Amino acid sequence: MSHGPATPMTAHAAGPLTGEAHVPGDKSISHRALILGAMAVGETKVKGLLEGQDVLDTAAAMRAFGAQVEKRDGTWHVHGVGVGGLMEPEDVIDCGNSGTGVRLLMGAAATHGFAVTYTGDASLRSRPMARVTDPLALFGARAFGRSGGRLPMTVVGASDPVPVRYTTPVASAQIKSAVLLAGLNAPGETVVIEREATRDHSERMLAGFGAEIDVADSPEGRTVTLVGRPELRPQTIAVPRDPSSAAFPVCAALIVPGSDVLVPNIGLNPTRAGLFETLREMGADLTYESPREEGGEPVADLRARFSPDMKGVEVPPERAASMIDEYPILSVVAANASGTTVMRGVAELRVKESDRIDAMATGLCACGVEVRDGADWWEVDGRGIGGVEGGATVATHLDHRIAMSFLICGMASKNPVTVDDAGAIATSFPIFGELMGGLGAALISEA
Ligand SMILES: O=C(O)C1=C[C@@H](OP(=O)(O)O)[C@@H](O)[C@H](O)C1
Ligand SMILES: C=C(OP(=O)(O)O)C(=O)O
Repeated sequence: MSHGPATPMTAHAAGPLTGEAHVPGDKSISHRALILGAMAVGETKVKGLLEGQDVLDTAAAMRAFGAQVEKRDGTWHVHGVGVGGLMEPEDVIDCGNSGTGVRLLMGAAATHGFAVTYTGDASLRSRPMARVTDPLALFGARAFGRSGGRLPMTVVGASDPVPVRYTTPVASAQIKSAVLLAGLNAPGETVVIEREATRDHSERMLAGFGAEIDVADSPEGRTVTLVGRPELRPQTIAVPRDPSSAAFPVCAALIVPGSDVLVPNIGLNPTRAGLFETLREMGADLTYESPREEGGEPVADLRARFSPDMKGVEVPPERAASMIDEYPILSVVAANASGTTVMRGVAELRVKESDRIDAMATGLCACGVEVRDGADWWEVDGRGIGGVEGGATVATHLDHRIAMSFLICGMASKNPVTVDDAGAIATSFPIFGELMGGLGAALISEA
């Protein structure tokens, strides 16, 4: 993805937010549907795929690896090449802004006997890749990148891979998934152990595609065992809507006076639902309507109503993995609650698209909110509903979640909030502006 000129955007307070918010498909599931579809034998159909830039970059990558990927009549069709059948790309694989894209692709290709060079935008080139290339080395792959294990990086895949047993050093579904995808083309059992459970979409989808995969909880943690070299059967996948995107209209409704918003059909996989649990603990008027199961994932319709009496809470560190991408928007809700919200065990926030603790702390301080932080914790002093001053222009550092969080902040603050660049929002939530405008938000783009 090439990033054009910066497009500032400003959010002003307006009337209540009302109506239905149809957020796009889940980003994590969309990446996996394309990658596993490309490694199955035959045609996988995907409905509701997120057409955000991160996922479009993964679609282009799968074509470069030899799969056919195209959209026809509103459905994405992936004609796979089978496990072990990926082909050497003719050019560098550019994953744009996407950590998930590059790390999962590195895994999938690492047990094929050819070299692949990966790159990305300035944000992705600053993110650590050794967390993935270290376990891939155990399969026999070798990585050569910039200092600090950064992109651009070439990974020479193992031509005679061996299966691996690996305990992830940090809670990360990307590391776990990279190892499992590499394990697909290694003979025998690949085992990944995680001390804290992270999102389990790879495990669910691998089982759906017919792989032999077992998940067991033990005192060591969660142990995932995958039998290598399966024949993956093509699937028809309905991607649930993304809870991480739903978080934005939900949180906006909670803090904009008079709001009442329904966000239908949201994936509520427990490994993703930590934000909603936290909001309810804070006293949010947030209900799950018609809970049901779709395509192997639990879903419900979320209803969020203005909640003037929310209180700060201490978010337990063991909940971090289930809401890792939602801390930026939680901090905006915390600023509109009373009392202090404390978030611990969140060092991973410092290695996302930006250092999210630093980006939010700096922007919230500019909006008149007091924030304190350390290496793996931060706390936000609430100013109550309508108590945030705003009136600042904040830097988003190519980070979609920082941009969306500050725009929501501006919908509830005394003065407008401007983000220096809203461009990155298209990586995960391309219809964000349109959708929030449809609910009644006042967003002005300076593009
Ligand atoms: O596996 C995934 O789809 C993701 C895992 C998380 O990253 P980590 O694995 O680095 O925690 C999350 O932040 C990212 O948005 C999506
Ligand atoms: C961290 C995120 O994504 P990724 O790691 O795929 O760039 C995110 O979407 O918040």
